[in-house]
Amino acid sequence: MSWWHDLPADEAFGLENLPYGVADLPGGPRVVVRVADHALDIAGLAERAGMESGRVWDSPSLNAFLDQGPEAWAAARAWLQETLRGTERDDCVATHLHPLADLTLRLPIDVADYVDFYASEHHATNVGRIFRPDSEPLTPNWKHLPIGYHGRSGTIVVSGTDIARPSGQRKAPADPAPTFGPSRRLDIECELGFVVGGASMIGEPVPLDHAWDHIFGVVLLNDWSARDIQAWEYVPLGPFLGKSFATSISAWVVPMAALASARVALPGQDPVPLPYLRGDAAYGLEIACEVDWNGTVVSRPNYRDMYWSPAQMLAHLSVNGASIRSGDLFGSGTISGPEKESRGCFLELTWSGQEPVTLADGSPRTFLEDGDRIVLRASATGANGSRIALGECAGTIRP
Ligand SMILES: O=C(O)/C=C/C(=O)CC(=O)CC(=O)O
Ligand SMILES: [Ca+2]
Ligand SMILES: [Mg+2]
Repeated sequence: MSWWHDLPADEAFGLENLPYGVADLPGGPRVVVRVADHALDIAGLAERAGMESGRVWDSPSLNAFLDQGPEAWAAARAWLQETLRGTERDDCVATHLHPLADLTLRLPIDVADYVDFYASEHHATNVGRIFRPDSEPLTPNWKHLPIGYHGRSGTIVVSGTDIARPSGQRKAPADPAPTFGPSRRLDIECELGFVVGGASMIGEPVPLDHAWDHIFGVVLLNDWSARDIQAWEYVPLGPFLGKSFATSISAWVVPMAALASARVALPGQDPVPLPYLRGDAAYGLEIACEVDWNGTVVSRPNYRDMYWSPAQMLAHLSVNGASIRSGDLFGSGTISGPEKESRGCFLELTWSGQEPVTLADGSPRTFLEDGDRIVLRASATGANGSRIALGECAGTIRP
């Protein structure tokens, strides 16, 4: 029997997961599907199976596949699971499987528009206390709408890409004037990123109950943030150069279909939001995340603690008639839970640098130092009790 029929029960990239990515294969970059520690060249397999629609995978990004919409995504997943579970095509499958160790993975999507939300009440409360100690931590709008800002899609990079420490204007409240130089308060934000497929017409909002038809899958996302640059520049228009220098995402996009068993009710919304943000589609996801700093896990946030649902974020982002298109990416906002050990950024975890964390080698940390490596990981429970991992999201800081 071929090895993929007999994967260990705890294999987190087994046949219930099947995330999509893009790899450099002989003949050029193409869409692949991860099966344990291998990548399946699905364009090659589809061609051999005589599948006309499989041509979308002979492409250096997932965008053409994303364009096809939810019925095609479901059909592709069913075909892949059937092909991998059956035995009649094993020889053919085997010739299209490549060990991941031999491959370079690319950014899986050609990122169209990028939006980042602020959907964790715990994170927003903590950051409000730190950045705005003289005001209410949550702004008056916070529980009425998922707050977001438009980010820079051109600087989204694939996991494994080094991150150059950004320079910019820095000014602490006590400084008489800003100075220019490398950020001294470089931080991370552990988030999920949702990959959008299909398009809407400008002027036509995506209603909440159709939002999931446009959310193809999920990646881990690290919204690297230079807190000193951010704190000085962000009033009144929001984050700009403190965040636009780089955002990392996983090389693998886990389809929402793999996470059907991870759906949970939101923690609760009070006040009840306006009607366009209300409905059964407003659910959350139980996804356990971890933040690894040079080999030490310093935080374990869980996505189930988020206040706003991904469907509400998509409905809100288009309610003014702004159109969406395949390849759009929206970040959830930093995932933080109620406990200190579940804070998703170092600004909160070290309380603005006042409470250092100690890594396994004994070294204290507040913000990132050159050479530091961050790896975000996450997993959930999938169908039949399987484990579903998201692709890791790693990055190392260079000067
Ligand atoms: O409250 C602020 O002024 C700033 C907030 C952030 O930096 C967070 C942001 O990027 C959104 C998020 O990740 O939750
Ligand atoms: Ca963010
Ligand atoms: Mg960023």
